[in-house]
Amino acid sequence: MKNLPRLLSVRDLVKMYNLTAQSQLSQNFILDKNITDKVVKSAMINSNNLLVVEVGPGPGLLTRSILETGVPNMIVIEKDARFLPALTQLSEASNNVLKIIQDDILEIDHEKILTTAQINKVSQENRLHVIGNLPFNISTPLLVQWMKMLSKRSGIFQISDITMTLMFQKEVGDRIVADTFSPVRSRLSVLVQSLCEARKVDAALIQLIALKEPILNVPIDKYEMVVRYFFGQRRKTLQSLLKALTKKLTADEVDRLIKGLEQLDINLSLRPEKLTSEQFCRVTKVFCDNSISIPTN
Ligand SMILES: C[S@@+](CC[C@H](N)C(=O)[O-])C[C@H]1O[C@@H](n2cnc3c(N)ncnc32)[C@H](O)[C@@H]1O
Repeated sequence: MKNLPRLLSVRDLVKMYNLTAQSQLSQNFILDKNITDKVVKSAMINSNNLLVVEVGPGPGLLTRSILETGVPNMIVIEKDARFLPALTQLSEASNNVLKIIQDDILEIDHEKILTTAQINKVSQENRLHVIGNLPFNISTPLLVQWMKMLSKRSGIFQISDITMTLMFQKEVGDRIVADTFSPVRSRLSVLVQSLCEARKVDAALIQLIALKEPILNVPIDKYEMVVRYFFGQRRKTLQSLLKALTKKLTADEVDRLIKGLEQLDINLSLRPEKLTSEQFCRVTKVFCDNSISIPTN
């Protein structure tokens, strides 16, 4: 554990800079160091060759707990400029281990993250830990965006060894880890579990470890299209959803689709939530192999 030079407490910084939480940025601060230390401990961050990227550091208490583990290279990405003075103090105290980017995590050019982290060329030794108490209004689109980037190994996700420790609202966390026995299995469960091992650390804290050999073996955009369609009416069986879909396709497409799906050995009387990510990949492959798209309306 590395002690940072004496700094004002985050509670004092919040008071001093009048950092009231703003609901439009889903701000909700953790002001208890025992909690942030516990999050970091369960994240099992250790320092070798590691780049840590924290999303939405706010006043920076989680950031402090991470820096105290002695990580060699850390970037925070924060949209709200009000936090910059507090974060700058932390950066100075960390001897510049901590670099700050003021930007929107949904819009940011990931090259900027790598450049700021002074990683010019990603090597096998690089490891990445993405962490954050995520703003709940963007947590789902952000996770979907990251999964797309991970499947294409683009941006910071080109680093091969990736762990993510993320705080979500409890219901979102439940959906991410839901397996085929869970009533809350969703598009997000299927998508995430095709690329990551997902585990619940506690009610709101989820850890994702990028699979070295992902289950996803079809283009992610097609996969998402198929999964989105089948979860659009999750109470229906695959069979009835397919029947509804065939009305939107040409007779030839229907014929090829049915033939392809018959080869799969998947029980079509099941509801979508009962299918594994691997089975959804096989379904998607039939759509891909036959160049069939799902019309959006
Ligand atoms: C739930 S708060 C967490 C704050 C701090 N990490 C904590 O745990 O106390 C979410 C943080 O994300 C920031 N934020 C919201 N939308 C963002 C975006 N699009 N890009 C980057 N940061 C964002 C907010 O300003 C806020 O600091």
